[in-house]
Amino acid sequence: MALEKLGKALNNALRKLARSGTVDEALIKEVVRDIQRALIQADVNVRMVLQLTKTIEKRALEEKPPAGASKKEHIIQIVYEELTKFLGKEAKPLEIKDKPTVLLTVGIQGSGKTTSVAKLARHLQKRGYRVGLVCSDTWRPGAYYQLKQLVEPFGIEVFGDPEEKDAVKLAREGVEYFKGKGVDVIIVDSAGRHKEETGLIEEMKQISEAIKPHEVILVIDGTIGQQAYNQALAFKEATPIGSIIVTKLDGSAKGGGALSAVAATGAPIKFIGVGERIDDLEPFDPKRFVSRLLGMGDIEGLLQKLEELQKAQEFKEEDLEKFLKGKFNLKDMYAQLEAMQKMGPLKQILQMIPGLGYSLPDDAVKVGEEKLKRYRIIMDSMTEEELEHPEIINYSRIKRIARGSGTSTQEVRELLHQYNQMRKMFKSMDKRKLSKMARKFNFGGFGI
Ligand SMILES: Nc1nc2c(ncn2[C@@H]2O[C@H](COP(=O)(O)OP(=O)(O)OP(=O)(O)O)[C@@H](O)[C@H]2O)c(=O)[nH]1
Repeated sequence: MALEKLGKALNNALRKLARSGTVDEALIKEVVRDIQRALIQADVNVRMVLQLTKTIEKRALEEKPPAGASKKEHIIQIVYEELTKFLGKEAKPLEIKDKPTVLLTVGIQGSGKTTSVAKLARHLQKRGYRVGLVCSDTWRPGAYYQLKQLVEPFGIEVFGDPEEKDAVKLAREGVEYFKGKGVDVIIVDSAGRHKEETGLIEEMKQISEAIKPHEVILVIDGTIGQQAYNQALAFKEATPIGSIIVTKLDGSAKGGGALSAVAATGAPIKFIGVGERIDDLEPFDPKRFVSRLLGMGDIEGLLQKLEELQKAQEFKEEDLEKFLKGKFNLKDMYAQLEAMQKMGPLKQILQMIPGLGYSLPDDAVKVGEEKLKRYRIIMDSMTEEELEHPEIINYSRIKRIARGSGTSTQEVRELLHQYNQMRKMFKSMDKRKLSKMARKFNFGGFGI
């Protein structure tokens, strides 16, 4: 998850609020101080932090909760709203209107630009667009091969010539080439040789002049923290058609600083990079981002996931019921693990459930394809009764199952251990929260 450390610190501050008996001025001040500390540690500009937290404190002390909401809920809402504003308020999605839409990407060396271009191409391709990539990096011949290698598995074509020395000529030719091919989006990747803003902006201007892009996208390295401000500002002033991708927000201690600094310039952040894999690019939506960051639960995201979840054949409604109630046997566990493999990590889904974020042990829900096959083999040697009531499986049964399935007693125990862990985990979840969520998502019929 992006900005995990900051998220945890903010989540802790809000938990402190949620757990306390009465909400008074001293508590509000303490929570605000915790939020301050968390943001400053994430390299957010101190002046900006003070301004933000002053607003939060003032609103929390002065405003009355709306009808039906508690003081605590209202304060959480204020924190959410102010942080959302802080990060740009509304999502500004990348729009593909004309055919072809031409995008030009620029970025300082090492920012993650080439990787981001490949990710963006794949993101658009997954949404049904035909994409062509132009590598106009005449500075680093390797860039062309790097890009090709990243997108070739997906059948995305890259235009380039590692021998060519004229970047503007290459960009122009590349765009013409893909126009001829009738693609929907052309992304031109420029050279990343620049060490600072001035050179980068000069090159952007030259290439822009030649290819007239619909949008220029600046790729900024999120690990530079609040230093991103100057880069984003210089870029914003140089082009009215600019947007930004902030990369490397996974694991960076300074990512919060970078995001807020870029947002402060008013330049739209359209995507964030959250990992090295090609799918690790997320459209940036401040509301969704902040709610997930706070561990409040990403309602929209959760709804969408639950929809997908129900679509998956393996995941029938009664499965979901058992799953949420923590009442399931080995057969159910197998079905869940299998479905989860198709759906993406369970952890991610559960993190979106309000109030449950961060509390899940990884190994309780993660299982690889190979392991799943072994589980199948082991379970084939169990009786119906054992599958339905795993608690009866004692040591002599474990030995028999291992022998029958050609596995080891250790593997059988491992399977049972995973089952117990999952059961325990679901059982320990706050049933009140789960039932609240169930009502929210119309799963009231599930009786939780
Ligand atoms: N963890 C993480 N790593 C990233 C992310 N985006 C890029 N990287 C890594 O950052 C390094 C530099 O990325 P490149 O795409 O080569 O970036 P670049 O140096 O800007 O490319 P050019 O300037 O075009 O040569 C690579 O090791 C990438 O895998 C991200 O979102 N998360």
